[in-house]
Amino acid sequence: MTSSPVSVTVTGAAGQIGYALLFRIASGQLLGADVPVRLRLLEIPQAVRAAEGTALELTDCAFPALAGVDVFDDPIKAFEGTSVALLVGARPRTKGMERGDLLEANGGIFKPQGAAINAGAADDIKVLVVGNPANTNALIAQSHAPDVPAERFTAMTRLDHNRALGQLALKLGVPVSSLSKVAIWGNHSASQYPDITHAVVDGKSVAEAINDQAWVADEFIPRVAKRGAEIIDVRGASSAASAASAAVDHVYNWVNGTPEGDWTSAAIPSDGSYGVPEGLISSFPVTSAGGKWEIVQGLEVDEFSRARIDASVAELGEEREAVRKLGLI
Ligand SMILES: NC(=O)c1ccc[n+]([C@@H]2O[C@H](COP(=O)([O-])OP(=O)(O)OC[C@H]3O[C@@H](n4cnc5c(N)ncnc54)[C@H](O)[C@@H]3O)[C@@H](O)[C@H]2O)c1
Ligand SMILES: O=C(O)C[C@H](O)C(=O)O
Repeated sequence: MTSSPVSVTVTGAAGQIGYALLFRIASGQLLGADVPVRLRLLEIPQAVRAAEGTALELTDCAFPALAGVDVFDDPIKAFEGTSVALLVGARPRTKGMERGDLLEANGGIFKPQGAAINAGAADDIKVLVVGNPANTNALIAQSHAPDVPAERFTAMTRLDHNRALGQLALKLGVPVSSLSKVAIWGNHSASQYPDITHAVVDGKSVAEAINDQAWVADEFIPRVAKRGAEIIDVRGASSAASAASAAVDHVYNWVNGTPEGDWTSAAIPSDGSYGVPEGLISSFPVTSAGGKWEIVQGLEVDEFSRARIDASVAELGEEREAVRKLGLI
């Protein structure tokens, strides 16, 4: 081990993503095998005992990288001194709930968590919001953490990115490792735009290798964009291990950088690039170096892509308006 332990807070620790995520973190996959991690688990009071059970199991794994586990039901304590915050716990949509109800219920979670991050997190805090609606929950948390640089608040579209890679690998009969430069734009919702315009397979254009725009428009894009619903339908529960895996990928690349010659996708605060209104937490093709995400610049956006990016970004704008009206930002 090379350094003193890094504190990582995981909310919703007793949930199904939490159960898949915590063991990946504790085994050293989030930050690097030689970086010791101190886990801080946040749950609601009714689920604290279950989180404590998971903490017992984490101890039983004897992970060399795990420096300790603490369980909290108070966000102020859970985020104290933390350098990485994975905001997984959220209020799921239940029968009869409208989108506004969901946003309001999540405001009750992400407002105090943003404030707690502002109050006590470490100066190098990096936040990834997984809980849905992830982009707008990230916006709510960010707006209650005025002392934290805005770009430290991100939302997860890495699962969508990985889903796109998986589908392309199946279609082309190639390993995922031969693919690069896939992009997800917009919201982590069915309106997202999985974009293969610039994607490359073994040095050649993916679009040319597929040579079937109807498949791209009518099968690939909706399959990736609606994969969450497909998993719920087939598995009987929403994606968990794949979501945890994507969260690990997101933070690993944020901290350790993206590979030379490739990019990934993450929802980060827009600086106005590609016509996405400044401040919206929208997915872009991104690289990371020195612990900072950068939006990949200079990509040509054709008419097909423009319409899809605009539609998803418009949805993000509507969500921002809705939480503004609710007084959540
Ligand atoms: N961005 C993505 O790609 C992506 C992918 C999959 C799932 N999700 C979302 O992630 C979220 C979690 O999914 P899950 O399957 O683990 O759900 P889950 O219901 O199994 O677990 C959620 C946990 O969060 C806890 N929780 C609720 N409010 C909390 C609070 N205020 N503080 C701390 N913990 C709290 C609950 O007690 C529960 O244990 C959902 O919103 C889901 O839609 C996002
Ligand atoms: O789609 C969902 O509701 C769950 C999650 O966001 C997913 O993409 O799997």
